[in-house]
Amino acid sequence: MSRFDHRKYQRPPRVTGFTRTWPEREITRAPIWVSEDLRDGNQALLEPMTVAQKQKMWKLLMDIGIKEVMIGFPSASQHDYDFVRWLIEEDQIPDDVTIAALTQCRDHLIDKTFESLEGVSRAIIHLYNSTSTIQRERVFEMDQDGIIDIAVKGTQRVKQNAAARPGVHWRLEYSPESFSQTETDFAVRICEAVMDVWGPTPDDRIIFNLPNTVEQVGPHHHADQIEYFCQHIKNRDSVIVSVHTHNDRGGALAAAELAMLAGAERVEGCLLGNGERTGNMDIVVLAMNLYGMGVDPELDLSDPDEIIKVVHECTGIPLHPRHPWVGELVYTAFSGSHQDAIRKSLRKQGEDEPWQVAYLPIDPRDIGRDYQAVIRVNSQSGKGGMAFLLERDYGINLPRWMMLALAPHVQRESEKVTGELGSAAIRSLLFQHFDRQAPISLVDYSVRRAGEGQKVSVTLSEDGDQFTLEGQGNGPLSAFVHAWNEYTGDEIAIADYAEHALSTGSDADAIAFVQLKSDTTRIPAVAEDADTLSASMKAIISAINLSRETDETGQRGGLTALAG
Ligand SMILES: CC(=O)SCCNC(=O)CCNC(=O)[C@H](O)C(C)(C)COP(=O)(O)OP(=O)(O)OC[C@H]1O[C@@H](n2cnc3c(N)ncnc32)[C@H](O)[C@@H]1OP(=O)(O)O
Ligand SMILES: CC(C)C(=O)C(=O)O
Repeated sequence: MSRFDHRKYQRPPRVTGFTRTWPEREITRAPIWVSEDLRDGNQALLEPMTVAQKQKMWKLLMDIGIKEVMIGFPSASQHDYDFVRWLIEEDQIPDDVTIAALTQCRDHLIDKTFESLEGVSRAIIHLYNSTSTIQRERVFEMDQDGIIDIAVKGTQRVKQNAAARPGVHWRLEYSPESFSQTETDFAVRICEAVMDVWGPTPDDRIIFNLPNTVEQVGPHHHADQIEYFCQHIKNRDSVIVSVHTHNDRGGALAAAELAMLAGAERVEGCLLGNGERTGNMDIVVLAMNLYGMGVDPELDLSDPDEIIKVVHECTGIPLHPRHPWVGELVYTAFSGSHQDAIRKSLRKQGEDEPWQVAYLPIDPRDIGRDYQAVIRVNSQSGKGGMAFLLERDYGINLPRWMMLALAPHVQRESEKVTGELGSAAIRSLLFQHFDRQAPISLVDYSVRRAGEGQKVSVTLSEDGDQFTLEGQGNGPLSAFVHAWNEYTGDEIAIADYAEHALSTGSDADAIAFVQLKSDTTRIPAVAEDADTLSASMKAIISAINLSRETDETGQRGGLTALAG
């Protein structure tokens, strides 16, 4: 075989002998969440957490509302042992929270696990042994009965230890480790053997945790395994089916979600997906997946930034900026069509109606993010993004023709700076290219009624000379344009026009946009001033000045110089 040869690997067989119902189901409620941060997450770290870090992680888990926490492997690690002692001796476990401790099926480890839990009022002993064919044949060198014997003896030892400590609510979790590489009927058989020893009841159920220890099958295949198990395990009402998915194929979340459809009631995972190799299933993402479908996740994820911070402090692992739901960039749209669609749908989104915003699966404000980060402008952006930023940061509503005129300047600038353009830079481009108060400038004007219309008297200055123009029209702007045409002999007209008051980010109180028409040329222009009429007069002057400039497209409007 060559070095990279797929024939080295085999497709695992599908599970048969059951009725597949999971594809027709929906998730309607949150699972029992189990944090593995202090165990599977911790065992995967280059530098396992110190007791202080574990305490910090514990506080976070309590704050977000996790009710079952795997606190570690106290028979294997002094840190874990000390941590569980701290939890118990310092009375840190709330009444509605249960801690769990992992142990192999070996007497001395089980005994030490119980010793570490002395004084607890309730706890889960999590017992595991490997059951897959590879583990049986190559690691343990045992047949199925030998593997069952390990589990049964381990359960007996747990039962003895529990019996010796009455007054504590001891629960058993058993994991046929490497379940997804185990023949499913054998997984059922070994769990039933454990069940026979432990004797669960519907009021005090045993937890069968079915780990996807190494994810080597697709999520649909895993869901079949879970549904087969749920349909075949005896005394199903005395069993809580739990899943523990890893992310080797990148499918830990999908596997956990489909497993819930297939009957799993309990889900183990880590915050932000830490854990062995590619990580455990990410509790934050699964909970947000439920939230985004309108299902109460029963966790408080309203402050993901705190989760990100604490997880980083405890694991040393930073978050990818595109991490689902909570990464720094996930509510940011760079590309133009996305920005345009977000802007339009946000405008139409009512406060009390279901969320319907294109490209934003949830309202970022729900998790303490805001629209600041939604839209950025770079060379991949279109007019929608820059218009959004001007509106959001300066209250400037660009008319569509001004968006079209400004967009190429923004595009060119963003290519020049090879990065992101902020709203301040976009605003400067708007005024740099479309506002000209020289060489002609407004000195003064007055407006008075004249019958149905208005008369204006406008004093302009050019190169130190002042000129007063008088004219009449339907309104002051058309009167100004008539005055100009009469004075200069030009034939300009206002093709389009918009003005509005400004509330933020500017010294001026009003902004006006004018699209002046001269022959076949249209000249877009802008100006600001203390009121909308002054801003509009100045916008016309901007257009006149701009018409006499040459840009890369040639002469703009070719209007007459006042003095000429
Ligand atoms: C998929 C998972 O994440 S499982 C959890 C894995 N996590 C950890 O292992 C972290 C903590 N573990 C440890 O520190 C150590 O493994 C200890 C302290 C628990 C045990 O250490 P050691 O006694 O040196 O044994 P080691 O872990 O190497 O296990 C190998 C032996 O245990 C046996 N064994 C392994 N797992 C189990 C099990 N679940 N139940 C019973 N026996 C087991 C093996 O057959 C082997 O036996 P052998 O020595 O007779 O061949
Ligand atoms: C101990 C078990 C649950 C485990 O960590 C795994 O199989 O991944």
